[in-house]
Formats: sequence, structure tokens, C-alpha cells
Amino acid sequence: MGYNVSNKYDLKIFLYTLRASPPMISIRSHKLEESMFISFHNHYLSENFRIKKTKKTEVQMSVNAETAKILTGSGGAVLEDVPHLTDWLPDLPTYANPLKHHPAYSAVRQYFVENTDVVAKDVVVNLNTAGDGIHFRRAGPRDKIYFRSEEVKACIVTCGGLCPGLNTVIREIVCGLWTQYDVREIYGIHGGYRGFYSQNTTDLSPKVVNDIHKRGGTILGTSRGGHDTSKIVDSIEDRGINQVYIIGGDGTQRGANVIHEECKRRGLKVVVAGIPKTIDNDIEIIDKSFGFDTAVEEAQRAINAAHVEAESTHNGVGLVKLMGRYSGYIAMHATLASRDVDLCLIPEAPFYTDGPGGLYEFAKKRLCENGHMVIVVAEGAGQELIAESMGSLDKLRDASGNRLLLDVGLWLRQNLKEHFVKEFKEPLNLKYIDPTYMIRAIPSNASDNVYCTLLAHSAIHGAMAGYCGFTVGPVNNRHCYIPISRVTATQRQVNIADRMWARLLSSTNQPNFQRYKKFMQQLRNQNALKKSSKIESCVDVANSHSAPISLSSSTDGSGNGSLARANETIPQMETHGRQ
Ligand SMILES: Nc1ncnc2c1ncn2[C@@H]1O[C@H](COP(=O)(O)OP(=O)(O)O)[C@@H](O)[C@H]1O
Ligand SMILES: O=P(O)(O)OC[C@H]1O[C@](O)(COP(=O)(O)O)[C@@H](O)[C@@H]1O
Ligand SMILES: [Mg+2]
Repeated sequence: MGYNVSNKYDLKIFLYTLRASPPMISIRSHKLEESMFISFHNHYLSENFRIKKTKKTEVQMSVNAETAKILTGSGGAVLEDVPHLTDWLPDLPTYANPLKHHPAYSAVRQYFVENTDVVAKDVVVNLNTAGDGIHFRRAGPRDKIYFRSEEVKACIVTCGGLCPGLNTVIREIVCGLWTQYDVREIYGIHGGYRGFYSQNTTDLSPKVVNDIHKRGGTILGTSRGGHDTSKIVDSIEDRGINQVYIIGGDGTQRGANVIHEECKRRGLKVVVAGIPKTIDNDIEIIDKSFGFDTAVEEAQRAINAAHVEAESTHNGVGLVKLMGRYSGYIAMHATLASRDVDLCLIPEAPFYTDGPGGLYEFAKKRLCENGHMVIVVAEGAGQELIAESMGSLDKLRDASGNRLLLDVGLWLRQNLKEHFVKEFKEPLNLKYIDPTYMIRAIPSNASDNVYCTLLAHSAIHGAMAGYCGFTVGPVNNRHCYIPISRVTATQRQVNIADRMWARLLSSTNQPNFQRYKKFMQQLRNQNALKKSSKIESCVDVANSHSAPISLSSSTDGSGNGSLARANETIPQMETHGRQ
């Protein structure tokens, strides 16, 4: 079915018709301008809405009614809703929320959240179109719930990498269920998703979790990989679990969504509630992830140490590597907070080393001016540059399928040192600090603890109210239930065209590496040239039956292992590969 729209108002009318529509509807517009297209795109981009520019003057918008649960209010607000148990169990009985009689909460004037309360995804809007755009269901306790206290059998699992605050979330889910909803059966699943297959679980009660928020890590253990949907749901069914709280990052949330879908397919009265965890702050839609503040704060200690070391010696360079696989938020915020950093490198902002506007030139200038400098690098920065300068390396993956990174910290350390000796005849006093795991293995700070409490409480209120397949989190400072597929559809990254990155550039005065594309092209051309000449020499080597050359890592002056130098590595790898 096709709809023609020429402006946002037409679109609104179109949205009213969605609920009665077939799975896929397309709309075309011949009048949409670029700015309107971008605005549509920002408002509606998700698994539920797809927007494609098919021709220069034509935009096609489709709504995937199979995944979407889209509601429109009489004022024109669009709600991207989360699933509810009644979607597949329409006759479930409801019960009065016991919080009505809770002594602590009885003082709250408007305690229960109305079902019509929604939170706008975008708070900065155009005066003429205010109220348009996507909204999410506001989190919080409902007056009617879908579980009796004695019926609830809840479990909690933590998956993926560590993050400060995991224990606080566990603690607050347990204490919240126990004290607010009188739930007594709460189980801890051991070691991530694979823990569902093992026999053992831990009985959780306020007594067991009382002081766990003071410890880093997760008392339940965690893991990567090992997700088998049907085995997990079998285990949920066998144990009679009806509330599953899943704490983890993007991978974990994807896993949670398929568990939810399978529970729904089997017609089970089981809610799956996701609590987003990521130290990298790379989960879309929500304002910020828990543990991020703590990590940025802890990173200050490493940056301070790097600064002290650097300014105490001649040509002192402090190099700090921080976490951030695809998103450089920790590095960016740690740099902005510190003010001692001269150069911040993140995955979203490519850099290059040699020539005008490059890193070496900048480092030389900064050392001449100040005598020292501090560099902060996110672990995912410069991956393309390193891979190209070292020759193509295997793209290894961890058990969850995440790409394993080339070590940008070691690479920078070695290349900076070598370059300064070779080109400027000046040795650097470079101190490399790698606190990556130290910033995520600590307990959460005070503000993260409060944040974790809100997340946990929002999750239990949502589960008791029968919502499921949701991720909980603050959107514009208001906690919401967001469809899981919405937060996993894309990954949040630092927008280098945004004011925050501009603030960083103006505080460090670092170059913006505008010649990056040109530099990479030159590097590729050089490598291609080397490759063709090496193939010729390899043929000679093979003909003369010489011994194979093995690929080994070189050592630096102090005997520490280090990465092989780029222009030495390439011929060695190729010669070895051809034997
Ligand atoms: N697409 C997916 N479908 C199902 N499970 C997944 C998916 N991606 C990751 N997982 C599971 O989620 C867990 C955590 O994923 P991982 O990527 O390691 O960490 P994080 O959740 O922190 O991003 C692992 O057990 C992994 O098997
Ligand atoms: O060594 P591990 O446990 O695989 O963790 C390394 C990765 O974990 C992270 O902290 C984020 O992991 P998650 O995807 O689990 O949130 C990255 O910054 C880092 O690359
Ligand atoms: Mg992840």
C-alpha cells in the first residue's frame, strides 16, 4: 500500500493509519526537501521505521508493522511502545499494586505512572512541529500489576564485559523486588548466558546482597559467547522462572530480545527486562550508561600520573590508553575533564602520523613549546591506520563475535619513539600507562550508585506491570521503557560534527587531521608498490631455496616485547605466507 506525503503533517496522518495497516507500507514524497528528510530520519530511524531516499526528489518511508508497536495519541505524539504480556495472553488477571500500602511510598502524592505518560525522544523541537516525533513509555510503578507476589520467580544474569555498578544493579533489583513487591524467590544465574544451562543458581535476598555495591565486578560472574536461545528458554521454563532480568551491553540486549521472542512464541507468562550496561557508553537512545561516570573519574588518576611523569623530564610524553572499542566517549570526557591532555585520539576521528598536519608534526611542536605532552588514546582509535601500516592482519573475534583490536597503545609508543630518534635525532621520555581494566573493575561512585538504583527500580516496576522485551534507561533525564530492538539497531558514537568534540578540539588545540584520506591513499599506494616488488623478490627467494623467514615481534631498548615495525613486517609476513 502506498501513501503520498509532501510534508510532516501528511506524515502525521499517515501514522494514524499504522495500526490497521499491513506489515509493510511505503510512502513516497516528491516534495520533501533534504532538511525535512534529515528531520524524518532523526525522528523515526529504527527497526520499526525505515527511511530511504530512493531518488533525488523521492523518499520512501516504510513501517515494519511486524516489529513495530506504534501508537499515536490525539495530540499527534507517536509512541514506540514495548511488548506486553497481554499481547499473547490477553486474559491475564490483574492485581492491585502493593505499593499502595507501602509505608515509605504512601507519602508520594502521584505515585503511579499513568499509562498515557510518555517521554519525548527529542526535547529540542521546532516550534511548528512540537509534539511530533517519537516518544517512549515512561517507566515507573503502575496501579495494576500482572503478578501476585508469591507467584513471582525472578532471576538475574550479568553478561559481557565488566562495568562499575553491576553489583549495585543486582542489589537494587533484589532489594526492590523484596521490599516493594514482597517477592521471595530471586535467583542469581552464574557466569552469563551459559549459566542458564548449569544446575547451580544462587538464592538472592537483601541479606546476601547487602554490601555487594561496595565491590567491583559482579557477584554472579559474567562471560562472552555461549548464547543458545532454545536451551536458555528451556531452562527458564523448567525452573518456572517468570521474570528474567538481564544486565549487559549491546550483545546481551540482542540476546535478551531473542529470549523474549522465544518466550512469546511459546506463549509463556515470562517477562524479559534488559538493563543496559556498557562502560563505553555506546548504547543508543539512553542519556548515559551506568559506570561511565565512575570510569571517567578513575581515568583521571591515570592521566594525572601521565602528566606528572611527562612534565618531570625533558621531552616527556605521557601516553594513556583507555577503553572504547568503537566509541571514544571515555577518552573524550576524560580529556575534557582533565585539561592536561594535548591530544585525544578516538575511533570516530581518524588520525595519521607523518607529514603536514600529522601527529608527529604536532607532537614536535608541542614538545618545543611546552617541553612535555600528554596523549589519551581510546583502544579502538587508528585501527585502519595500524592495519594498513602493518599489512593486513586477521580480523580475530572474541567468543561473542566482537572484533579483537590491534593494540594502538603499543603501536603509538613504538612509532613515536622510533620516529623522534630517526627524524628529529631526539629521544623521547615516553611513559605508557594502560589502565584499561583498572577503570572498569572498580565499584561505582556515588552518582552511579543512585543511577543504578533508578534503573533497577524502573526494571522491576515494568516487569511487575507486565511489560517485557524492553530496555530501561533515562531519555532526557526521564526513565523509559524502550523496545530492545531500538537500542540495538545502531551503536552510539561520538559525533565529531557536534559541539562536544569541538569543545575538545578547542581545549587541546590538536589538529583535525583533515588530510587523513589523502594520507591513507598514499600509504595504500606505497604498500601496493612494495607488495608487487616483494612478489618478484619472493619468486627469487623461492628459486634459491632459502630458509623461511619467521614473523616475530621485535624488542625495544629495554628488552620489552613490542610490535614489529610496519615496513619490516609486511615483507616478512608475505614471505612466510608463501612458503
Ligand atoms: N546477536 C546476538 N544474539 C544472541 N546473543 C548474543 C548476540 N550478541 C551477543 N550475544 C550474547 O550476549 C552476551 C554478551 O555479549 P558481548 O558482546 O560479549 O557483551 P556486551 O553485551 O557487553 O556487548 C554473550 O553471551 C553473547 O553470546
Ligand atoms: O577483554 P574483554 O573482557 O573482552 O573486554 C574488552 C572490551 O570490553 C569493553 O569494556 C566493552 O565491552 P562490552 O561490549 O562488554 O560492553 C571494551 O571497551 C573493551 O574493548
Ligand atoms: Mg558490546
